[in-house]
Formats: sequence, C-alpha cells, structure tokens
Amino acid sequence: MGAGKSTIGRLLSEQLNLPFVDLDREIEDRAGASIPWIFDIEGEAGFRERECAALVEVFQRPDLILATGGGCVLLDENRQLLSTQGHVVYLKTSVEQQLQRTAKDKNRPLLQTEDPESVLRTMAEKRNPLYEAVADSVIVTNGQSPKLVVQEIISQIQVD
Ligand SMILES: Nc1ncnc2c1ncn2[C@@H]1O[C@H](COP(=O)(O)OP(=O)(O)O)[C@@H](O)[C@H]1O
Ligand SMILES: O=C(O)C1=C[C@@H](OP(=O)(O)O)[C@@H](O)[C@H](O)C1
Ligand SMILES: [Mg+2]
Repeated sequence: MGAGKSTIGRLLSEQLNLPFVDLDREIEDRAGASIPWIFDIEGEAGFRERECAALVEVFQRPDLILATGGGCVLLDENRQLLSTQGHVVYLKTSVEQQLQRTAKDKNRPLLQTEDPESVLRTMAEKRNPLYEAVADSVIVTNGQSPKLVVQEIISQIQVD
C-alpha cells in the first residue's frame, strides 16, 4: 500500500499505449460497492475472494497494464497467475514512505488503526518475500518521482 501501483500503472499504460486496469476499481465495479464497504460487511476473507475472481477474469483479457492491490500476492492461485502469465514489477518501498503516502487516505481499511506503522511492518515481513518471488523486475520507489519510476520500468522491461 502506497508503493504507487495505481499511480504508476496508469502513467505506464499511457506511455505504452495499453489499457489500464486497477484491480481494486474492478472489484468495486463488480461488487457495486466500495472497498471499505466490502471489508466492513464481508471482512478481509470476502474481499480476497472477490480479488481472486477479478484477477482471473482480468487475465482473460488481451494485453494490459494491471495495478493489483498490495495483498493480491497472498493467495497461491494469484501468485501462480501473476508469475506465469504476467511481467510483474515489484515497486519496493520503505514503510516510512508507505506511511507518508497513505496518511490522509481513509480508503485502505487495513490501515485504519491506531498504529498503521506496525501493521505495515508486519505486512512487509510476510509479503516482501512473496513480492520478491513473483517479481520479474524490482524498482525501489523511495524518493523517486512517479515519472522517474515509470522511466525505470520501461528501461528494465526493454533490457529483460
Ligand atoms: N513515487 C512516488 N513519489 C511520491 N508520491 C507517490 C509516488 N507514487 C505514488 N505516490 C502517491 O502516493 C499515494 C498512494 O499511491 P497509490 O498509487 O495509490 O499507491 P498503491 O496503489 O500502491 O497503494 C498517492 O497519493 C500518490 O500520488
Ligand atoms: O494491501 C492490502 O491488503 C490492500 C491494498 C489495497 O490496495 P493498494 O495496495 O492499491 O492500496 C486494497 O486492495 C485493499 O485495501 C487491501
Ligand atoms: Mg492502488
């Protein structure tokens, strides 16, 4: 969360002239409800089911740039799809930067706690190895403008 997936995904899609899909927006459209509402009514488990179903459907479409949510790597099935059928870019970001970038946004239910920093640290411990495992490219975003991150992705994809 706050790594810049949604922001950079959109900019990258414009640069590469490919359709852009934000998986969270896809989940909201399919559900006819917001992410906070889904978490509230169905819990994280309900959200993860919806996330998996949306991911499977998106992968049936032709080439596109996809921004997932940060927890999309938690399910084996999702990791399998991402690593076998996608070129995955891991936007590696420190907890300090995540905190700065998410501070004012109330739309991430998992961070609406008294201590978002410890939530993010616990998540990083569990998730960072999963991001490393599915990634084809790794880009550190700390202190880098979105424009620079996009340029870095394009140059890495061309090298690969
Ligand atoms: N490289 C960056 N440098 C500074 N701010 C950024 C960067 N990437 C994203 N942001 C800002 O951080 C916030 C969260 O970005 P977002 O794209 O929603 O992240 P994610 O989808 O990974 O949770 C937004 O306000 C966005 O403008
Ligand atoms: O990391 C997570 O578990 C989540 C990240 C969010 O997306 P972003 O990573 O785009 O904030 C969104 O999918 C949901 O709030 C859960
Ligand atoms: Mg996002």
